Amino acid sequence: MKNYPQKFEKKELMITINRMGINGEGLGYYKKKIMFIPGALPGEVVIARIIKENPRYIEGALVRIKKASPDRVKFPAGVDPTVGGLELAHLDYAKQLKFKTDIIRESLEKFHPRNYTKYKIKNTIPAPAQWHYRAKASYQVERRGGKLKLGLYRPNSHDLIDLPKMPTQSPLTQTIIRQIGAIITDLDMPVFDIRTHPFGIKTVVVREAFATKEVQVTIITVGNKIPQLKQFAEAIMKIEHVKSVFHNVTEIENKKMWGYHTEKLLGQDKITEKLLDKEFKLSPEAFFQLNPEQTKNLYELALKNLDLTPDDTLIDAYSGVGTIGILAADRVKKVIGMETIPEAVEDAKQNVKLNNVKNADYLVGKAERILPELKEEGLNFDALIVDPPRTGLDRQLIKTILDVAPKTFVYISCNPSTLARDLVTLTDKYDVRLIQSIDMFPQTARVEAVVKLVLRDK
Ligand SMILES: C[S@@+](CC[C@H](N)C(=O)[O-])C[C@H]1O[C@@H](n2cnc3c(N)ncnc32)[C@H](O)[C@@H]1O
Repeated sequence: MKNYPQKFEKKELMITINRMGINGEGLGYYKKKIMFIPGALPGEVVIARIIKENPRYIEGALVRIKKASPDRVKFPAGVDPTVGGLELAHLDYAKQLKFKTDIIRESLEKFHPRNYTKYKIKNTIPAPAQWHYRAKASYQVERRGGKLKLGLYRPNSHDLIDLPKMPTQSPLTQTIIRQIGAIITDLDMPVFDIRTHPFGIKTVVVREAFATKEVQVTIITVGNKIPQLKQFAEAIMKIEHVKSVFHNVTEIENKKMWGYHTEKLLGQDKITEKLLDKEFKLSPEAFFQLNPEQTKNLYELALKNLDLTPDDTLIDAYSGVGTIGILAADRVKKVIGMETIPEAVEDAKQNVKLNNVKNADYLVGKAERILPELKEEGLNFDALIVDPPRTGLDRQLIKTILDVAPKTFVYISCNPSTLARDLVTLTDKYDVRLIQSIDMFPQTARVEAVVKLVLRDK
């Protein structure tokens, strides 16, 4: 296993792996202390080294496998196995799906919301494509000793892994990223380096609309005085399928990927994606699901479980570019969406018009602030869909949901831990009728689930 980093303690330990952790690592014990070993599978006996010993657990690295699991499959060739985003690529796909259902069960066991042992937890729905499904690549850029790298940092490190191949990435985004890399080299564009180059290109984001093959490129730079930016953008625009080039400016201190200001350098304002029978315009910073093929199934599943009726007012909290609300609009009287990113709300409003929807409004702001205000103004809603980030639902939002008590409610979760935590309070008034996980990210440990909640009869 020469690809694993070599800088750890020399001592090699033989560890038996008992189960898998929430991030897809193998879990075993060394001197009665739990040891996390990425890349190892339950039932395996592996040789591992200690990277770091914490008071309650040990972080390990796999050196080699002594006894392999029958569920082990060949890791994609030519890719560093320690890269983020391929945590389960060595595990048979059917077992990946099982892992994702198990993680939901384990989270419920940890938080034990009301009646959790009786929940109907359905098997994970497989993704239509196990590889090349990601429509967006956000790669960091680094130049050391004249060599340019475009890729992802090794988890918990500053070690950038060059990714000429990334088997979950769509071929078009991957090709375009490499072409942009060649242009960076040809034009000798400045690349940010905290020690030697305090301004320059830090990240390249390439987003593809699968249905139209339109591609939007955003160059994120530290500092805004970048020489030859115009020439750079012109060269990128010549790449087939690229429809626009944007420039986002960030600062060294900013820990988030996106900086405070985005401007268009060249091309059209938005690209157009299609889902089911609707079209969606996307601006660079707006969230859109990374796996468009499976997104159709996710939304259909969510809407099926909402049991909407024509007189309903539906709240689409965490609405992004308005996808779910727009898809639901012709089944209800009114849709109100809310979202924190102003550009995404602008997209949502444009998408309402584009799809000839007459009964949907989108508001900028935090759901936990807007929903109580709407309630104060006398709005009652019958149906609710929430699709929060990994942090789950805010306490104030949960309080408002329980006060208004919409009869039907679907929670789309991308984090089983915060889902299980939120269900503890939500089940004060709701019964959990179904938890259906759906695989949005094959080869990763990420779990997505649709939860159907129904107001309990008193
Ligand atoms: C998982 S995405 C879902 C977006 C959309 N439902 C979709 O499927 O495309 C979560 C969205 O919530 C937004 N968001 C984050 N915190 C929020 C908050 N407190 N209130 C409202 N929206 C928020 C994010 O900007 C992001 O667009």
